[in-house]
Amino acid sequence: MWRRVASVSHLTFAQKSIVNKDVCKLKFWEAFSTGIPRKEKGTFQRDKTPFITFVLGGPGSGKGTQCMKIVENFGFTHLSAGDILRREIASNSADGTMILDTIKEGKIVPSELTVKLIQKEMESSDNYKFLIDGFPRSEDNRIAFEQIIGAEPDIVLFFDCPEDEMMKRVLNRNQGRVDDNIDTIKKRLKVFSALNLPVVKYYLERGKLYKINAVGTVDEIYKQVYPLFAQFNFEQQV
Ligand SMILES: Nc1ncnc2c1ncn2[C@@H]1O[C@H](COP(=O)(O)OP(=O)(O)O)[C@@H](O)[C@H]1O
Ligand SMILES: O=c1ccn([C@@H]2O[C@H](COP(=O)(O)OP(=O)(O)O)[C@@H](O)[C@H]2O)c(=O)[nH]1
Ligand SMILES: [Mg+2]
Repeated sequence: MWRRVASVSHLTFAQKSIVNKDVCKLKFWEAFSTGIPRKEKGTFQRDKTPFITFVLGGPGSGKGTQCMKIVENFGFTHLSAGDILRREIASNSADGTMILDTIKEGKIVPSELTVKLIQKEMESSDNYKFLIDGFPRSEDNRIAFEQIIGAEPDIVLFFDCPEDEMMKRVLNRNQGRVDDNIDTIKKRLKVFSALNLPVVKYYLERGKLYKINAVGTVDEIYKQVYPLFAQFNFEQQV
């Protein structure tokens, strides 16, 4: 398994917060083997090392909306962990009822299950650029991803949004979701503070976190996001 280590970690958080094209001239394709043995299954045996972006933020902070724009401009494959879990419910799989109950309660689905579903999506994709949206939601999720996938994210986006704004957006989302109601959103916000913020802190301390002010119009927010990806000169960039 190839693990990317030539990450942005040599940049300070302040540099990353105001990143511009001159700041980062990264040799991003300098990856090397960590000595983790190649597995027959569950690894990426493609000629390109995967570029993994975790997209974090509370419920309604705009993760999915911004991911769609990143996909359009930079050719990423968007893997929304929530969408993957909802598809699992819809497929009537053995875990469907448990996942549905967990989502209704605003809790977090067992890590191994979520990671295996994400893994399946990554392995069936021909792309090497992944936006993993809404995951990891806890330290347990994060560790499970590292252990099962054997990789770490290259960068982590964090959409920082006040709770009242997130609540307003979720209650107006209108996608028929079982968890977009006042009771569940209150629980989700508590889970977010207790379990997801420690993950944000973890990546901040490792110099991988890009904090985005998630208040404003979609385009205003994307103006902060675009340069973070533009610096890497991806082939499909438009
Ligand atoms: N910047 C924004 N301002 C106002 N509403 C927004 C903004 N970004 C997204 N929305 C809306 O808020 C709701 C939640 O956005 P979404 O992208 O689904 O967030 P998340 O994936 O973080 O839960 C959606 O209805 C979306 O259209
Ligand atoms: O890795 C994940 C992602 C999502 N969820 C569950 O799915 C719900 C909806 O997640 P999604 O990312 O779709 O919500 P969003 O933040 O976009 O509103 C969460 O509240 C959790 O109950 C989970 O358990 N693990
Ligand atoms: Mg979402």
